[in-house]
Amino acid sequence: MRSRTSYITDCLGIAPSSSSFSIRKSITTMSPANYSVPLYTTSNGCPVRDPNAMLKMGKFGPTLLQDHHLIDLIAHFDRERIPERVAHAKGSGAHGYLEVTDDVSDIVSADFLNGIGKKTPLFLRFSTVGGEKGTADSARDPRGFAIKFYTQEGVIDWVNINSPIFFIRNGVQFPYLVHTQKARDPKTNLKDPNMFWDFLLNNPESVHNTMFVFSDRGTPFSYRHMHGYSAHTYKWVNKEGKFHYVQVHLLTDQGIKNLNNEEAHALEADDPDHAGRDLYESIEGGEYPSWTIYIQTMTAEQAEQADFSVFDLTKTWPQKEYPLRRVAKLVLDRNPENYFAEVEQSAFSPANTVPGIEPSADPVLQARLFSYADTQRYRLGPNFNQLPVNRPLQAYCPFQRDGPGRTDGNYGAVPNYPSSFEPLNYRADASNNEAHEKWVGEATSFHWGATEKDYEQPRIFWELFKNTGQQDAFIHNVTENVKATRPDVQKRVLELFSKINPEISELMSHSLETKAKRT
Ligand code: HEM
Repeated sequence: MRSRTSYITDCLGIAPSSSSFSIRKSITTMSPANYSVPLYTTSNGCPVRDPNAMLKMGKFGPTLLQDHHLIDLIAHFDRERIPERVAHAKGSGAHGYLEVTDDVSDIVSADFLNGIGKKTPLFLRFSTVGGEKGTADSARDPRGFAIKFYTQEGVIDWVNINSPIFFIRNGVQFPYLVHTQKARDPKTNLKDPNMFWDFLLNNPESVHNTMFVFSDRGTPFSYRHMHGYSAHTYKWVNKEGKFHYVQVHLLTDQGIKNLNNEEAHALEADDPDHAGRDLYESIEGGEYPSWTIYIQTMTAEQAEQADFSVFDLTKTWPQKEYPLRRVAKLVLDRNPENYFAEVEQSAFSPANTVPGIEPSADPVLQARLFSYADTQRYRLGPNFNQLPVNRPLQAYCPFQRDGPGRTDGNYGAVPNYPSSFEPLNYRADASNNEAHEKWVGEATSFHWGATEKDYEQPRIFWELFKNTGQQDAFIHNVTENVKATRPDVQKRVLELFSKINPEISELMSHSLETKAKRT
């Protein structure tokens, strides 16, 4: 049997005769107290004498290939980076819980939302959308608000955003949106305000969300001081199998607080990680941020009567007609121990759901159902659901086997197909809900283009800006951005806003002229 000393020598690739004395000495001189400190090893567990040493031919000669510590260390370092998220690359996260405050059993059967006082652990990741992983938290941009609930019935993710609406209502357009709003010009690799506005102008239904992003709500002071919204319509089904269309609102208990355009720009330079720092420090200091969760609901009959489509992501549901109903409280009370393991490896998907909560036919949501796990198989590998942050409290899917990065027992000897041999290896949930799942139609290529109707809610939004004194900030924020575009793009921006209200384009035109004179 090898002695401990010779094993170490083997690992270091050092001939026993040359160095056994000093190795033996370093082991024998370790005081008992030192043994409580972890012994540094290679990744296969072999003790390493000096993490700063390299194995050489003489002190200043070439390095030997048998220096396993060096190769083990550098080869792993070479693979430290994983692809950043294709959108929402910059983010911060925290753990917490959801506590049910109100009875909504008439709307939803999902176990985690039933029973006043019931608590469910969760992980939440906030993000900006357009920036790369190292960009500033205070950019004018939507904010992601993704929540993973670890329920008794599996993991459900609410992959929300800080606006009740979104830019597009045709799922196919998401790559175009991201290419123009986030990505860079294919030749210059520079951000291009012309393509940014060109996309929005070609798809005028985006103007409602554009107005949101160019209000001061487009630059929240911190992640703690903003609301979250499902934006999409979901279907919530109760125990009787009856469903309601539902929109979720998470209203901040800290109050809304925004940055103005100039404050946001200053923070981009002075403290690009401002929102992540604010979240981390408030939780570390025992100041736990919370949100109150509400829903808006609609029956199928009400949806048929509504003068907008519930599947149109560019529209809000008027709260006068569809009032908010309180459901639960969400609290963040624990920072991650390790950013990469918990935040970077977290993988949210609107397709992750539990019985009682279903997607609607919203075409953007339908495209999202495919996209998230698809990108995560690429970003994290096919076994990403076994990573601790993504792992459900319990799951049993022995027909998914093997694959790179398998970290569990791979279901041992359990059959890898639905076997009929005793003992049976699975039982299936027999419940079935066909409510509103019967569709009759013809396969149709359909572009849900903009009409006059798409300017109605933006018109109401403008009146709200005026009534709350936000119109100057809005005009300033838009023209600060638009002034960098080509004259023909500026003209098209003014034409678009004049369709909402001529007063907007007059104010913008004046603001652009004033800014041009100053430069
Ligand atoms: C067809 C439309 C959309 C597609 C194809 C899409 C696709 C994606 C993809 C591929 C990611 C990166 C996921 C990852 O790497 O783990 C992502 C992130 C995200 N998306 Fe979407 N998205 C769409 C629309 C939306 C909408 C409408 C919302 C909000 C209502 C939204 C909210 C988010 C959030 C919050 C994240 C960040 C998740 C995290 O923190 O890891 N997305 N999206």
